[in-house]
Amino acid sequence: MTMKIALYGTGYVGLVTGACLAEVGNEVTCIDVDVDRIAGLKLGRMPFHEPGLAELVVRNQAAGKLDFTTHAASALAPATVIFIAVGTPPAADGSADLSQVLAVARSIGKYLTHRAVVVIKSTVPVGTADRVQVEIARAITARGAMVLFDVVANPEFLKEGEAVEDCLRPERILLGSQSRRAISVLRALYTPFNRNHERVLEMDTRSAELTKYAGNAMLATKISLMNEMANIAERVGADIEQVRRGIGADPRIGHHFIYAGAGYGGSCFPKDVQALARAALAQGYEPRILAAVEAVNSAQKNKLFELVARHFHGRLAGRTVALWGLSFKPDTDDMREAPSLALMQSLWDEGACVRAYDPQAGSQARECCGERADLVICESPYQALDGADVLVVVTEWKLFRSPDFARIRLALKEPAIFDGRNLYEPAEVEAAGLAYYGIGRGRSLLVLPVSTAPLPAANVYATYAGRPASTVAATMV
Ligand SMILES: NC(=O)c1ccc[n+]([C@@H]2O[C@H](COP(=O)([O-])OP(=O)(O)OC[C@H]3O[C@@H](n4cnc5c(N)ncnc54)[C@H](O)[C@@H]3O)[C@@H](O)[C@H]2O)c1
Ligand SMILES: O=c1ccn([C@@H]2O[C@H](COP(=O)(O)OP(=O)(O)O[C@H]3O[C@H](CO)[C@@H](O)[C@H](O)[C@H]3O)[C@@H](O)[C@H]2O)c(=O)[nH]1
Repeated sequence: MTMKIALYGTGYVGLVTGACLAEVGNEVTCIDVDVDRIAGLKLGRMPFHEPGLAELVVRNQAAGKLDFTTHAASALAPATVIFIAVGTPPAADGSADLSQVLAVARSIGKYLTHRAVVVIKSTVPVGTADRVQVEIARAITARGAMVLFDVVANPEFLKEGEAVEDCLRPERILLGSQSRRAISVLRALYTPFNRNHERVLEMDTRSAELTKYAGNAMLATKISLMNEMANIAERVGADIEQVRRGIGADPRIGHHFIYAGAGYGGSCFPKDVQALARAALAQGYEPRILAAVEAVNSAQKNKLFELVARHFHGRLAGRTVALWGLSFKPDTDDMREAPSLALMQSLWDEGACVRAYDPQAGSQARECCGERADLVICESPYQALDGADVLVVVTEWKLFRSPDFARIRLALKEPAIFDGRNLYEPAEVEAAGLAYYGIGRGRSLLVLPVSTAPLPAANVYATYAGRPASTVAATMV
């Protein structure tokens, strides 16, 4: 069944959702307050890099099923379903800033003339659907009108870089509402995405809102736990990559989201873990696991810098570091909370220069960091090595997976690779004449601290391969 849809926000979630809803036959008008973005979209210009999105947008625009506007009133006039997909960035105290969502609620209340279902796709704290309901009703009343509407919490789970695929073939579709009518409208809308097996999960509004945060908190916890294991691994002489394969084989754990690395970034995990923690604190509950997940991640974002600084005995002034990968993950140009930003800032603070290459995020990185003499954005991975002392791989773009190690060795002044995503086999890198540093790969920590304090009885840390701890340090150096 074709529906007329208005959708607020043309970011990663809004634009992808709008294009996918148009692709399955609906008539969608996307609204944004960003005049340049809307003008660009009307000309088929994408505001960010997302594989497969441009084709979808251009095709559906040409077919008259997808349109873009800055005028909410005209977009709302025919719409029976209205999506809210605007940003919920972190406020200064870490809680979710709901100003964009509430501004949209007021806009809906101002212009809605007929019954509609309002769908919240943005990630919002528990209780926001109720606030949106009140805000819309207040704005309708303020103009002396009476219009019926329902609000549904329908959180989004797409991943950047795979957003189109995730949206067209979702693993689950969460519908949180007390309104049977609204649920049946959305079930009809989502029918084309609900093939093969039932993907719709109905629940109460608050549970739907919390499910989104709980999912991201669980995934962030897996990553921080693995980063913690990596930090232990390098101290006890174990390889986190072997440990990862070992624990992933347990189906109760699984192979997904257990890659140690340079810390998680992006526009979701960092802000959502913090916002959930703030929401818990506001209710008088101290979220101890969330605090630890966050603390481990902050420290992990400093990990690559620590390895580079140790390699140069803390003397980084005048050094040039080549960086491969700037975006927070591959297949996106999104720089929000990217681990590369923390690394570059620490290098600059110590007087080092950066030559960086990223397949997509070069101009975004320039926008984030501004014009500065100690940042050169290069046109190719090997150009970034020109005049560099060492190479740091921060983001695991496919392009970086099997490089020409001999060429890297010849190009670098002090041949060493810092592999922030454990892409390479240490032995292969070393065989090519380069020093190798990974994350949690047993040998990265050059000095193994040996405690002289008495160990508790039956302490498992006391031995390494059956030998007393005091002999281990010498073996590991
Ligand atoms: N990015 C992701 O991978 C992802 C995935 C799932 C959920 N989410 C959540 O979805 C929401 C949107 O995220 P995003 O990454 O798409 O955001 P974004 O920052 O990329 O885009 C937000 C868009 O909303 C527009 N906007 C702001 N105020 C507006 C208003 N009053 N009216 C119309 N448009 C307005 C902005 O101009 C911008 O284009 C957030 O709550 C986020 O947490 C994001
Ligand atoms: O094993 C892993 C997996 C991921 N990461 C890092 O975690 C971050 C987030 O990665 P990913 O989850 O793939 O990207 P996002 O696009 O931020 O997607 C997350 O955040 C979205 C917004 O809420 C949700 O919709 C998605 O389901 C959720 O995966 C990145 O920095 C990754 O490098 C790791 O370090 N190790």
